[in-house]
Amino acid sequence: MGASVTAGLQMAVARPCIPACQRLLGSRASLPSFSRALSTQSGFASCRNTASAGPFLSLHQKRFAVRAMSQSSAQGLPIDLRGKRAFIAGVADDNGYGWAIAKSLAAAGAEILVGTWVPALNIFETSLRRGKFDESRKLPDGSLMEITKVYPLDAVFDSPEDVPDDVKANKRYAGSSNWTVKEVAETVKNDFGTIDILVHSLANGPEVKNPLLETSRKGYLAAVSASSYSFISLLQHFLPIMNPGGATISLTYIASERTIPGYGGGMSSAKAALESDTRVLAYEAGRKGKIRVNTISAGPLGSRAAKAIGFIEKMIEYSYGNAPLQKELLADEVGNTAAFLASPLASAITGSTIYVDNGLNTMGLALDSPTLST
Ligand SMILES: NC(=O)c1ccc[n+]([C@@H]2O[C@H](COP(=O)([O-])OP(=O)(O)OC[C@H]3O[C@@H](n4cnc5c(N)ncnc54)[C@H](O)[C@@H]3O)[C@@H](O)[C@H]2O)c1
Repeated sequence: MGASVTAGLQMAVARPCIPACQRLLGSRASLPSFSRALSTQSGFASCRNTASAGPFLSLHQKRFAVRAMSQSSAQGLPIDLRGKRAFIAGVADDNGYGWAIAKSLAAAGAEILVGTWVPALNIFETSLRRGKFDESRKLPDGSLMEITKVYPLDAVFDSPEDVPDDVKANKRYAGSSNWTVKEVAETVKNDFGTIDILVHSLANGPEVKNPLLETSRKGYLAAVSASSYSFISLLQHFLPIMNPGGATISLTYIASERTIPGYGGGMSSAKAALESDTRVLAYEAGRKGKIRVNTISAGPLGSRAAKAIGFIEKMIEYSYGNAPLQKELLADEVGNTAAFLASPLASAITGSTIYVDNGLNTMGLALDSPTLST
């Protein structure tokens, strides 16, 4: 683990000095040499200044050294994504899972690129520029998440030839260019060369409020196109620029395998396809590019997309009442799982559906059912 232990999701107050402390402690260094090591670390002025006074540690340095030692032993396994670059498709505000995943990946040291749905791009970029998200950009170490670049994206179109005239003429698309999946992958390649992490955090089902029995062919296919095929397309186009050892993560929902009345319009089918594709793509991308493919089955969150479905508050309440862990599900818990899955710590996990839902998926009985109280 060595010097890399300072990275990532761990909050290290004395971050710059810890690797040297560890090296020295590992080699049973003398206090004077320990003091010297503290003094030579850049970015920690008080180490430098006080160390020059002599071979003994000042009280401040002793305190600092003890803190560094206890932190290094308390840190355990780090999620270290320094030097990795992530592209997260499906971030248009600071409420959803995509944003939380971006934050966790950033906290672990990854560089963040996002793909934002074209009609939502303007308001997202304006809000970002005006500091509307500054509070929620805060990372555990107090710094703000940096988004290196925001790319316009519409994941239901693979290449410019697929875009119908009415979309081309739509004024919400007029100011943007190169937003089909193929073009976005090409632009990312031109800008940065490669990526290491690909996140798919998007879904859309125009008839989501319709029961499956009342869903049109068009609505069903639109749900699958936006919510499942979009992942295949993203992986297809990004795989050639993904570094071996990279990881992809998508977001799914339990409605794929259990009946959730109200999650209609083919969205349950789209999530079932996404989970099945996760297994097949794990095989194909694993063999072809040493890329891992996993999906997180997340519990209910009051995101913008979920609010559009109409009953998300009830689902959150239901989860609280019936899940094994009776607590609010935080978007950060999904974000942190994504950071783990993207990291080398998960190097043997691929093709999996990972539940991050306070355990709700395991229950076979609704504890708050009126039937049980009679
Ligand atoms: N919120 C929940 O309760 C919940 C539970 C389980 C899984 N999920 C999944 O999490 C993922 C993220 O959703 P969220 O709930 O965080 O909401 P969200 O609103 O933050 O994210 C959905 C994103 O999809 C984008 N999008 C829609 N159509 C697009 C397209 N054609 N091209 C590009 N982007 C497009 C939207 O602009 C939005 O940014 C989705 O896959 C969703 O199904 C959500």
